Amino acid sequence: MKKSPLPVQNVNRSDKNVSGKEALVKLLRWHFGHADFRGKQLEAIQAVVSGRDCFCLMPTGGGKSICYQIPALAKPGIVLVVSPLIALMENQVMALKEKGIAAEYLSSTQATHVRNKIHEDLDSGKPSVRLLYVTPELIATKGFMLKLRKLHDRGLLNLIAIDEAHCISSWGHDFRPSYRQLSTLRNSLADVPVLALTATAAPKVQKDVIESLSLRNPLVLKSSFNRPNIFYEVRYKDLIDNAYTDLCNLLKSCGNICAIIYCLERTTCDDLSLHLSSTGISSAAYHAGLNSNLRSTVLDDWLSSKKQVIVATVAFGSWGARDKRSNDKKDVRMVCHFNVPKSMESFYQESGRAGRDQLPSRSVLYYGVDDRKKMEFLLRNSENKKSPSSSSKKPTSDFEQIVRYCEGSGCRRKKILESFGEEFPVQQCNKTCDACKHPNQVARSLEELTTTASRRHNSSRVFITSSSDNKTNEGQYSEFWNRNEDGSNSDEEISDSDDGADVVKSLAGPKLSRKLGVDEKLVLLERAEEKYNESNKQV
Ligand SMILES: Nc1ncnc2c1ncn2[C@@H]1O[C@H](COP(=O)(O)OP(=O)(O)OP(=O)(O)O)[C@@H](O)[C@H]1O
Repeated sequence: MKKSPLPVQNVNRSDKNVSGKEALVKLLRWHFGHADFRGKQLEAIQAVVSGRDCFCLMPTGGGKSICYQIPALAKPGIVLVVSPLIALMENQVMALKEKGIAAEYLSSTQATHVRNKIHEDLDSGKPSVRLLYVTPELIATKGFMLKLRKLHDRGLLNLIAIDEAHCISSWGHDFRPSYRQLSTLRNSLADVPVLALTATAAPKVQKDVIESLSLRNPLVLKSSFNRPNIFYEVRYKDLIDNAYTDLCNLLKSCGNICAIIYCLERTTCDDLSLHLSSTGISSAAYHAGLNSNLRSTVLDDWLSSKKQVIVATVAFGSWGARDKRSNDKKDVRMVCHFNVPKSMESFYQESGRAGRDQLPSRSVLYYGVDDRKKMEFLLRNSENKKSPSSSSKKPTSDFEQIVRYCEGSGCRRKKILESFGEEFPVQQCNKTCDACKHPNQVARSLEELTTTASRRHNSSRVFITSSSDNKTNEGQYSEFWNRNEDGSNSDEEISDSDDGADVVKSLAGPKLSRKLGVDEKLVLLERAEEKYNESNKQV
């Protein structure tokens, strides 16, 4: 049901009062139905409403959008939101309009009359739009910058929010130079506060973003990435007689729980799912090799708890984008990685699907020598595919972090958080990982692993990194390479220009008509980067 935009008028408009907690909470409750602000939301909102720049680091799903959506409702005028993908803009605008909030996005994918209508509104004496979403490429055009300056001169530009601000660092150097030109916003619109938001925690990204945007004495807010309700654990395949049986027993010991098992290969999904079913655990495989009807049924059965366990490839992350429904299942009690994931970031996102209801949950990673070698082979190939000029981080160095997570003896939680640049006093783990709960046992396993590995591979290291003799067939991992290979072939632009002079990249991706889930956003961003790497290789 649509709501009237009433509280904007109801809130006292003097700057002093609009940044008061009470008024802001009132807006939050009325428009979004949330009882109170979460984490650092209120601090970020109060900073920007009072005119201060802010850099806001929050984990995925932490509620970053509220940090610029509430300021748009707290004061008359417009909040400009810079977003990297049209699908993301469309999605947010749709969700806001459903709530009765006047939001629009500008893109060359829109019909001319739609764009004209938005421009007319912006030019009018009292624009109705409160949130305007645009790409960095549009900002880089003279015409649009002129429009922004006019809005600013009329006192109508309240805030500039740069969503997914890490793109400045990861994409701005070569792929989308317009990202780096966002600094012109500060030069041209000096007194408009800028809010940069990201879920990427690398300290160099923070520095790069703050410098590129010329943020002035920004309030730097960092939310913790800790997920205290998840117990982290690693099991060593090389020390287990049969990993299938081990997993079966583990699932059975937990009762009738809802679980996700991630595998690298489709055949493993099929095979493992069959095995689980044969022992009485209701499970189903989910991967891009299934036809969309079957995938849809599997998903339905799992969402409605008819099936207990879903055994999936990483294609699962983008499921909702294709199956056109909401996907945030909150009661996942266990996420198991049956093969080692490609990076700590992937591991964090995927294991983070456990316990979204905040109840005790479990992350179990099965780690093995052969899996590691396979993944190293895939990642090295991926590196070779990138252009030499590409400035993005090497996938193999990301992988080393997850290897250290598995091979190291210290607190797992500490390793996760440190990989995001967060300090974590180990005593705070409170025995919520295997290494802290059973340190002797984990130490013994690692010792045994070293012995086993050196026996098997004639190496003094735990694992061998050479894969020159690796017979891995890349085709098996098509989901790893390209998550969009399951028949979805509609086009989606990621960048935009109002004079047609800038690069407009066409990307495969879904046209969406519903709110994107947290994981789907990530997948869209990742897909864009993959496409970039591919196109770079062809040049
Ligand atoms: N104060 C709050 N109380 C309860 N729920 C909230 C609050 N703020 C945001 N949420 C909910 O949290 C979820 C994630 O919010 P949002 O999409 O803004 O996260 P995000 O940090 O922008 O994620 P991403 O990194 O994917 O962009 C949404 O379902 C949103 O409604």
